[in-house]
Amino acid sequence: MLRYWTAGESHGQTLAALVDGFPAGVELDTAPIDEELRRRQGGYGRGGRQRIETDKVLIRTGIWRSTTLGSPILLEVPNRDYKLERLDDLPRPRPGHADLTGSLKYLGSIRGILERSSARETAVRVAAGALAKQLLAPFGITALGYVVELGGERIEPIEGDYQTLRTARDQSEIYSLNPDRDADIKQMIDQARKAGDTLGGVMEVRVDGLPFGLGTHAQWDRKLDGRLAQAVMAVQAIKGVEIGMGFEAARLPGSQVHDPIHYDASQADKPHLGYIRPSNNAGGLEGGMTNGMPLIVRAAKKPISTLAKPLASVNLETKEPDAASYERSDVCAVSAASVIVENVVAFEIAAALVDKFGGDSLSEMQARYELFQKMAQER
Ligand SMILES: Cc1cc2nc3c(=O)[nH]c(=O)nc-3n(C[C@H](O)[C@H](O)[C@H](O)COP(=O)(O)O)c2cc1C
Ligand SMILES: C=C(O[C@@H]1CC(C(=O)O)=C[C@@H](OP(=O)(O)O)[C@H]1O)C(=O)O
Repeated sequence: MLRYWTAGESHGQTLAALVDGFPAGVELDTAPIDEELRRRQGGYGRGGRQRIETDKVLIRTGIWRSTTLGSPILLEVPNRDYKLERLDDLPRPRPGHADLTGSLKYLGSIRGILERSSARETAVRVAAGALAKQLLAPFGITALGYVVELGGERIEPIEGDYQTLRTARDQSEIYSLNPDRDADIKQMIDQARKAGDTLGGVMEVRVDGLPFGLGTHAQWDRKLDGRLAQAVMAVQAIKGVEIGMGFEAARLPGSQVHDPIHYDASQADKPHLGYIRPSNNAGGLEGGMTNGMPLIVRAAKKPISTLAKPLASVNLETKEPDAASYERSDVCAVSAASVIVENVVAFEIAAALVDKFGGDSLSEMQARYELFQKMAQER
């Protein structure tokens, strides 16, 4: 079983992810992990903190000569803005944050809550996902996250193969598939900043190269759609998750929703074994299992909670009304969230791959993958 936990406070010494169950024999490269960390720090609309941090991963355990051993891997991303011991408490809880409920639930400070609930923690979730991508690569599986809506404005994705889409995404400062829309979206973010307000949006992740049968129909907690929904929903500020057509499927008749099945023998050697769908409204999942089509997951992110023009709150000492506390904040982090969602999805796919093909070593997984493709072709 491939899984991970994280530790660390936003302004503490370090962030860490402990990845357990990662197969042996994967040659690791830290450069692509650092590249994901760099992307997560970027996107238009982020605040002052990102000018302080330059996130780099340290792989502390679980490797020998850059190759994984099958033992637990500890990933670390140290905080440059380490100042936790010097920081004071916040007097007034910020609406939209864990501040009020957390300080009541744990009978303690707001500081003690916000330090852990902060999205700073996603740096190591991204590191774990980027590590998982190095397990997906030998199987030809790629994950691409991009922004499809920001501040209520739809950004129509272009069509194309993985490389075309990735090039477009990497050219966009918004991380959308349509760099031509950057200018007007950036203007919206500037306006929100000027007004002391914040913006949210929608991102989509597409996973290509998936074989049949990751996940299972057989037990609720191993259904891949459920696992993906949990991983994505657990990202700070994500308030909705859709697979494929998502909520729209509820509004249409079945004839316009379900993807017909065709067979093309000349493509039987592909991961989809020649079973072609003219549409992909299911988003690559049926019955909690991958069905050979690209996986499509969408996530909705609410606007940043901390407003430069603060909302009404209460002083927890006096119980008197007062504006919510404000230190500094992002105005829009939808682009960054697209990187996070891409990487948490990649991790869940890698976990499902390990479940299906065994998690001891990469070479055994590859042999079992080939065997399964052959057996399923002959089914
Ligand atoms: C990449 C990213 C950056 C964020 N930056 C901020 C920020 O600068 N200020 C803020 O108030 N909230 C920020 N958030 C959102 C809060 O962390 C989040 O809304 C809060 O912890 C409450 O959790 P919930 O929205 O999941 O309920 C960010 C979220 C993400 C994903
Ligand atoms: C540090 C990151 O995001 C932070 C997420 C965050 C929050 O409340 O979630 C609040 C801000 O932190 P600070 O209060 O230090 O400015 C963001 O910068 C990061 O993504 O690396």
